[in-house]
Amino acid sequence: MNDLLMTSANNIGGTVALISSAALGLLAFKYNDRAIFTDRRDDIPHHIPGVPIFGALFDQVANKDRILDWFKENIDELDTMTMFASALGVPPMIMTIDPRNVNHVLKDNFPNYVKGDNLITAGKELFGHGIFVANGEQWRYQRKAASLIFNAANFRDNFSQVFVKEVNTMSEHVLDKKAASGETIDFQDIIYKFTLESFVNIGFGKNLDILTSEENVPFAVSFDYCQHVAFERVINPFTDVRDKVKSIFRPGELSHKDHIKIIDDFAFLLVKERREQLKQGHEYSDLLSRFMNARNEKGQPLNDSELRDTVLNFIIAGRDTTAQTLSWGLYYLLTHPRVEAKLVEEVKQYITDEVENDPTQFYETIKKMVYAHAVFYETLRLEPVVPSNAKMAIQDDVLPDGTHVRKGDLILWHPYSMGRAEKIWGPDAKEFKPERWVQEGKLVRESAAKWPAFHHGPRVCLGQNLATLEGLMALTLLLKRYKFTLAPNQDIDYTVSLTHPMKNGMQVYVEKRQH
Ligand code: HEM
Repeated sequence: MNDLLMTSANNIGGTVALISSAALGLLAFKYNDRAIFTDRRDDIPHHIPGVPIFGALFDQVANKDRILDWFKENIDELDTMTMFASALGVPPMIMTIDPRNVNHVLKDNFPNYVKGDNLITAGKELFGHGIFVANGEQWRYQRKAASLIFNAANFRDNFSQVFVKEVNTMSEHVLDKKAASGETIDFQDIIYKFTLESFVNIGFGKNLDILTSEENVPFAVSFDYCQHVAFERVINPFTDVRDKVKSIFRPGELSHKDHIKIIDDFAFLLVKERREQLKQGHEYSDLLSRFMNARNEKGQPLNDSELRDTVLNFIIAGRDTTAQTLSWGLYYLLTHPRVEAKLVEEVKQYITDEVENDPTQFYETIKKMVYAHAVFYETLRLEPVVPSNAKMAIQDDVLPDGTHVRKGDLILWHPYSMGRAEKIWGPDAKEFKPERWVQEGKLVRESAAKWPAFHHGPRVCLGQNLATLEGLMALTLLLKRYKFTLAPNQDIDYTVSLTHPMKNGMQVYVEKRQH
């Protein structure tokens, strides 16, 4: 009897296996070069080597640490400006570097393209419902509340003072000491501390006092980690499984959950302290207070969790982007002595001791520094600190280059590849040449469709003037005071994240500049 049962069970098992293999075979035959249940898109150039059922997933995961160059190589090999790719676990992707398409998606047909579920899910613990992942009314109230702090008086009388004060702290407590000892310093690390300290001060009215020490800031370590994970989840659906397995084998290491807790504690503490200060009768008009006075999309005051999301979204905006632009900018200056010398000349001409000691005058002076702006923009052309970005189509559409978009497609545009594309910038596209931003002595800013470093259209970066002021105040003051030199034998490269950090930082020697 038992034998009979075993035999029939074996038969059933065998039949199921046979049917499953046949079904899998049929699916593999049907989806022989693309992700399962994805339609063929023969109307769009399509190259990334796709395997049956998984599409480009394996190639994408294999290249995850160099994903920006991988994308550029695919575009170059096809000699196209728009291409299609499908990967299991990711919505169908139309990737484009065509400025006309960028203009259409970000501006002309803005209502049709939203932040997609894949981004919202990948960054859910980090971003919550903050401005970077919000759509519709949830986005609109945040944009309105934040925009209230970006007025001329604040720039002149508040932001400028904070930036000069924090550069002075960085000089006195860190850079002067390094200049005296002759040791190297990780420029990216110290400049991250500078932008974090400045932004937390401007946005949330708190002094962290992190510039006086070379210690790691636990919040910052966890924050970087979680951003890396959020980005990796977008391109690699196995990220969470891998991290769970890792935590079994390395029980002592902080898990993603631990890192999120560190970040949460930091943000909730800021909110709690502010509520207490308000009870004691203190008055504020900074970013946090604007959000505390705002109403969310349901017409209700923001709760602590929404305020936590605000704090974290704005720290990404205010800390990472500007610090990375300054790090890449200094790297290009140190590897292009001609440009550095020209900028130092401009600094000597404009940043007199009087200007340096008067933030309001400094603020007015920066506006006149054409070459410094050109260096800043050129850095963001080659190293855009949001190097790739995507939105999801909510209805079918046709892009200006004729590409057919279907509802649910991800449209991915790629400022990193755009900045390096000869089709956009001409044969010298890959050269660091700030002069391309200057005509007859005047600064000429390219259209945001061609250079979407600060995004474009209704969701253009709210902090672009703040970032430019902060970046140029810091850069010009540092160049006036110090001569930096790259320490030898370093691999200066990017690491993939939502933004564009250097993988191992950048060690530099610091000397006092002789006038
Ligand atoms: C060099 C520095 C910066 C660059 C290159 C930059 C670039 C960008 C980009 C590309 C976006 C669009 C991101 C997206 O897809 O949602 C963005 C959005 C934004 N940026 Fe910046 N950013 C910089 C600095 C700042 C600073 C200092 C702030 C300060 C508050 C800021 C505030 C914002 C905000 C609030 C948004 C969201 C806008 C919206 O969705 O309506 N950014 N930025």
